[in-house]
Amino acid sequence: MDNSFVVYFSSHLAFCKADIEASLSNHSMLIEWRCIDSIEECPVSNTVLISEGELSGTDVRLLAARRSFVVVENWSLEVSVKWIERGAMNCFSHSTPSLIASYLFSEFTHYTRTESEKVDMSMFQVVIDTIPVPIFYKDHLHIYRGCNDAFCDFLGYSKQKIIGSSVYDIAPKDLAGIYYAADCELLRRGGTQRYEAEVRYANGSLHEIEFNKAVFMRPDGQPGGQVGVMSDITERNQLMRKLEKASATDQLTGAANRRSFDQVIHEEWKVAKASGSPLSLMSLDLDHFKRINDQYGHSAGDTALKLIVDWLQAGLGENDSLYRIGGEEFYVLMKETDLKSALEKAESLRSGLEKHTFMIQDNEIKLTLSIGVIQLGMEIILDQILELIDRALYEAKNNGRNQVRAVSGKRMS
Ligand SMILES: Nc1nc2c(ncn2[C@@H]2O[C@H](COP(=O)(O)OP(=O)(O)OP(=O)(O)O)[C@@H](O)[C@H]2O)c(=O)[nH]1
Repeated sequence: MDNSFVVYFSSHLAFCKADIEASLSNHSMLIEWRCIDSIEECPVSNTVLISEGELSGTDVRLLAARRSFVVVENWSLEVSVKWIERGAMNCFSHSTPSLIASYLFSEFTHYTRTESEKVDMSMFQVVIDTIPVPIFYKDHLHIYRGCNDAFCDFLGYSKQKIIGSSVYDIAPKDLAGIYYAADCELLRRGGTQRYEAEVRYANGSLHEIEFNKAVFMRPDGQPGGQVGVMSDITERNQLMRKLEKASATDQLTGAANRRSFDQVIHEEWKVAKASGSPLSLMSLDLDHFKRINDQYGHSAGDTALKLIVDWLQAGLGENDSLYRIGGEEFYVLMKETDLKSALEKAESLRSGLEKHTFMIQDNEIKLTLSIGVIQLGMEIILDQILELIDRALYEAKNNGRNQVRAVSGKRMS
C-alpha cells in the first residue's frame, strides 16, 4: 500500500494541520500538504480540508466533486448533516484534529483497498465508446461518473478531466448554473427530460442538440443520478425548416402562399385585436391575364407572374406581406394600416403598374390590376371579410378593371 497522500487545506486551517500530521505520522501515513486559498484550487477528486467560512456562493457546489472535509467552529449533528448533504464527505470541529486524522486514515486506507478491487468496467466502456452520440451519466450530487468518447469530443476534454468533475468544473460558470438547475429539477421530479438547445462543440462548430435525460434509481429506491444522451438534430431541423418554408411558399414566384396566409391572418388579427391597431387587406387580380398566355405562351405568362411579384414586393412597406392566393390573384396584408392608408397604397400600386412596362422574351408587356380593399372590423369573422373583399374586387372588375374599390369591414347584417 502506498502510504503517501496529498491533502489540500485552506490557509485558515494551518493550526489544525500540525496536530493531524503528527497523529498520522504515528501510523506511517505520510501526507503531502498543499495550502490553497479557495476550494477551486483543489483538483477534482482530491482530498481537501476547508473551513466553512470560506465556502460561499458556487464554491459550495464544488464540494461534491472533491473528497471534501468541512471544518466548523461549532459542530453539531445538524451542521454536519447540512454539509454532508451538500456533498462533503464529512464535517468536523476544528477543536478535534485527532478525529480528523482518524477519519483521513480510514478514508485513505479504504480508498487504496477499493482501487485494487475495482470491477472491470472495460467492456461496458468499449460499448458506450462505440456509440457515436455523446452519452454521460452523473451521480445524485451532479458529479460526472462516466461518459463516452463522443462526449469527450463534444466537450474537448479527456475522460480523466470529466469524470469526477461537477458541471461547475468543466462548463463556463453562467452555463453551469443553467445545467445545474435543469439537473436539480430532473432529480427532484424523476422520470425523463427532453429539450433542444443550440450548443457549441469544442471544435467551434454550432449544433442543434436534442438532450434526452433520465433519472436512474438506486436499489433502495432513491435517485442514483441521471444519464443523458445528446442527439445532433442540426440536419433534421434544417430539413424541417426547408420543408416548412416550401409548404408556405409558392414555387413559381417565391411569394408566400395561401396556406401561409391562412396561418398569418389569424395571428395578425389576434395581435391587432389585442393592441387595437388597424389591420387592412388588399385583394389584387391581374386583368385579362389569359391574354398574356394566349398571345405570348404559358412560359411568358409564368415569367410575367414572377416579375409582377418582384414588382409588388418592391412597392410594399415593412408592415405589408404579399401572398399568391391563386393563379393571378394576390393578397396583401397590411399591419398598422387603416382603410385610408390602405386605399392610398392600393391606388399607388394600380397607377404605378399602369405606367410600368415589363420586358418578357423581347416583348414589351403592359399589365393592370383590379384591387379590392378592406379594413378588418374587429367584430366580424374571417370568412365574411374574405367574402366582402371578393365583392369589392368583383365590383372593380365589373366596372371596367384597372381600378380600386373599398368595402366596409363592419359586421354583415
Ligand atoms: N402562365 C401561367 N398562367 C396562369 C397561372 N395561373 C393561372 N394562369 C392563367 O391565368 C388566367 C386567368 O384567367 P381568367 O380567370 O379568365 O382571368 P383573366 O384573364 O385575368 O381575366 P380577368 O381576371 O377577368 O381580368 C388563365 O389563363 C390561367 O391559365 C400560372 O401559374 N402560370
